[in-house]
Amino acid sequence: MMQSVDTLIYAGWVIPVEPEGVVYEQHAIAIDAGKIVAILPNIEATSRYLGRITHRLMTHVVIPGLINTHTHAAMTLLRGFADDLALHEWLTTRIWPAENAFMSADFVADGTRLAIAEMLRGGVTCFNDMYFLPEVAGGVVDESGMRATLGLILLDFPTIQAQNPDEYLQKGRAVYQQYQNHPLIKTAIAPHAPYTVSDAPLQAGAAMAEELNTPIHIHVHETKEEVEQAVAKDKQRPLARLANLGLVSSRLLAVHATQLNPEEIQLLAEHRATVVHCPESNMKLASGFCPVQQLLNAGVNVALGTDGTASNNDLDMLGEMRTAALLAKVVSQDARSVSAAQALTMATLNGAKALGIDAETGSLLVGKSADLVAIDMNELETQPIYNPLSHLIYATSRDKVTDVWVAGRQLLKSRALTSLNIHEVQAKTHDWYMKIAAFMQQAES
Ligand SMILES: CSC[C@H]1O[C@@H](n2cnc3c(O)ncnc32)[C@H](O)[C@@H]1O
Ligand SMILES: [Zn+2]
Repeated sequence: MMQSVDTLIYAGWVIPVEPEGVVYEQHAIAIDAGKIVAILPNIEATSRYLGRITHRLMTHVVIPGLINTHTHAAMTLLRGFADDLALHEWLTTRIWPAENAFMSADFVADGTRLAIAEMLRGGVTCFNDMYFLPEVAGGVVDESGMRATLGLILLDFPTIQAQNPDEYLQKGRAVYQQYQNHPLIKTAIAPHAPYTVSDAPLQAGAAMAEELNTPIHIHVHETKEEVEQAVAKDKQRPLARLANLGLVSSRLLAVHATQLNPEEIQLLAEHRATVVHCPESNMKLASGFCPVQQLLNAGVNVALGTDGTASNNDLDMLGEMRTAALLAKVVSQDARSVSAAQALTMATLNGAKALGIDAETGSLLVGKSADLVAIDMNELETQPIYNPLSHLIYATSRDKVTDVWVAGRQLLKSRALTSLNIHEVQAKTHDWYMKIAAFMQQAES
């Protein structure tokens, strides 16, 4: 008997990510009420399912939605604002002064909308954000239909968000409560870094993460200087300090981690923590290299992030996977390091595990949410096709992403966004460019 479903997608290839490395040729995905109800050969799907909407993507590969596990979405308005500087100088002389000058609800809303438009067009269905005014970002995420985890930021010093650590946590709790029952939006406790948050608020943040059952999202061991300065000040490395304060656990998303000794890799593995690898940001700020293959060998969950566009300068997770795979081979001097399949797992399932949403997304399994991306392989640049997984990481690019679904809702249709008005996004971005460029000129004169 034919079963009627909301959507039936016939594809050239389906890469489910679980099991890792598997490619199903000529398969279909049946979707109902936002969930995957079947993945089966195309020929069987025609006799078993009737889609209210049917897509025939016979030259496409369909993969799980990509998860950008570390970004600062609204910073997209600062893309190309401060290039070719190392982290400390970049942050203290350029980025923080600009943020001080321009931070507002409109900046966060307009910047986050631009980021979401870019991410959806690049096959990203979920992002883990760390930025000011998460309640504003949450409104834009909701309007877009995308999936996200909002960072409830924590700092020692006053910003637009709060005057002191207690107020950051109090405001964070209110945002947690606001999104507690949202199907696609989650929250995480997000202390900025060990060098901007002191012991007591770090401990209070860890306690709040435990109470609310959220991840802890923090930049850590981003540069050699960060570690050296911490040792001079605290007589211990930042990761050891975080461990002593109760932050190293399965909740931890340690972003960057370019400076890790063997004991620290063991510590992260034993506590089932996640490292979020941001290779392009680390390269551009000359921060260092995360020892990804060593972490994977030790059993650490390694996810992938772009970081913000002020240090990357894009939100391209297909590009980030390619960089991660290539860089790992150079760093370990072993061509087997970070295979195409491992890079894809890092950009999907490992991100979902880190954010505690792997029961819903991160791979294509019956019962999971239909967060899907279709990429056209019918171009000259991806011919011939011996292995579509190889092309996905090493040959294609994000402009070949044609269609994207989140929880069964189509948010990108033949490269057109369905929930955001791209012309409005462009116009608002141009207004910000005029204001910020004037500020740049003033600073330079
Ligand atoms: C508290 S909101 C986030 C804060 O982080 C800044 N930021 C962006 N990229 C990085 C990075 O690579 N390391 C450290 N801090 C970063 C951003 O500008 C915001 O101020
Ligand atoms: Zn960052």
